[in-house]
Amino acid sequence: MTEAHEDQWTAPAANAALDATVRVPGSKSITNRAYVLSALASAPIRVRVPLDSRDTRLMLSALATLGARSEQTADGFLVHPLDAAGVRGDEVTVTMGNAGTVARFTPALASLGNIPVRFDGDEAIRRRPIGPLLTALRRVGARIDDEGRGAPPFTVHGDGGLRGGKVDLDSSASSQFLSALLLAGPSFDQGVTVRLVGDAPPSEPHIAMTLDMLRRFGATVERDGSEFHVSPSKLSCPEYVVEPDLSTAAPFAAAAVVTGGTVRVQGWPKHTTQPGDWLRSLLPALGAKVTLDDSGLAVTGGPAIPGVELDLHEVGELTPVIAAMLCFAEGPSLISGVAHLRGHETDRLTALATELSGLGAGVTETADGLRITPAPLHGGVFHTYDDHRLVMAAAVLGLRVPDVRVENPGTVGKTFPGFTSTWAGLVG
Ligand SMILES: O=C(O)C1=C[C@@H](OP(=O)(O)O)[C@@H](O)[C@H](O)C1
Ligand SMILES: C=C(OP(=O)(O)O)C(=O)O
Repeated sequence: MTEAHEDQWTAPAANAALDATVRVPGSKSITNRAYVLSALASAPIRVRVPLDSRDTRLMLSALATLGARSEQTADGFLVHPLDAAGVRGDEVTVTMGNAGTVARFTPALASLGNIPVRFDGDEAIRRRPIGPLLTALRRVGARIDDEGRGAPPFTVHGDGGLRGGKVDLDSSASSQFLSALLLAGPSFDQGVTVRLVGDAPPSEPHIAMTLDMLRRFGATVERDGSEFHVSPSKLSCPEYVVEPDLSTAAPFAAAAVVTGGTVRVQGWPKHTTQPGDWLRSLLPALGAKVTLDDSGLAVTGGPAIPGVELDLHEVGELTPVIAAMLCFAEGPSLISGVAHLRGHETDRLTALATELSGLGAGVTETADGLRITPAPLHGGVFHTYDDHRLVMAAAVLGLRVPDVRVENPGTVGKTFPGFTSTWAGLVG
């Protein structure tokens, strides 16, 4: 798992249509949910072929801080149930890095313990939205001290359990607020009933993933439109096998599209809740042919990429790679529905408009997306703002644009340590 350790990585150019097969690491979203649900189970649970990356290590270490230790196994981790008695000291600290899943999913678990837990992380996580989740957690009984910031750093004062019950939640800034309440719901005395208020949350597939995984861990979950109920229960699951990360697969599929070649992604599940599965319908709109069979997903790029209008509200994390592909389209494109990307690892709309324009494309921000007018591209430095998906987007551009120099490529380790060497292997 080597990574480009230099400050800059020149993304390799493809001299011909690609013909390659890749295997991508496990899903970040599934891995971190599996770890959280295992910590709430009544017996240790084996999580197999999980992602091993910055975000998943942060999750395991957050759970260990809260009293759920884990042991490495041949193909993953054995996660032990939370044991608050094992946590000692006047106060402990959970380091969230810039992992949305750690920041949103673990504070509720801290309420189940008995000592104050301070949450903090990278500078960027202090800017990402979390206020509505902290408010909802307080309404179901949590004691959280954020000195009025509605943002990290904050301290959760555990009382050995959480009442739970009914709560209204505005999850329009991030679906992870809703997922957080639902994932922890089985451990609340009364379970949890969440009624969504305000605009609809983004990332519906991630909400479906939360419901699906809760059920696989034996929880009773009901949904009636925008109202969700999770009953109190101890969780169990014989073992959990993590799917490959289909959002990480996006740049590899995009490589087929922009070079007019073929890329096969091994292990693509036939049925999944992952947002990356939307690529099976999105890529044909970009002129590609897509086939799914027992060996995985094969993507073959067409002779040209048409300009398109895409609402990516439900699959926002695909935006950077899709925006990169659209810089090679025959005509202008409009991406909409992704205002919430301004609260991701960085303001992704500003970052993409700045960096894609910096290489010559005509890219402007709208209130909720990007307008992309293709133009001849040239090499230059592509800044990545500590955002793994910007490294992936830059790699796609570099296939057809010589001398794209990607700044801080190691930041891709948030979800795919080793990305640059796998990518170099793909291009050959
Ligand atoms: O629950 C999850 O695992 C995620 C939900 C989404 O967050 P938002 O709803 O904040 O976009 C997604 O973008 C993120 O990468 C992972
Ligand atoms: C938004 C993302 O990450 P996080 O889990 O930190 O929210 C992402 O991976 O695109």
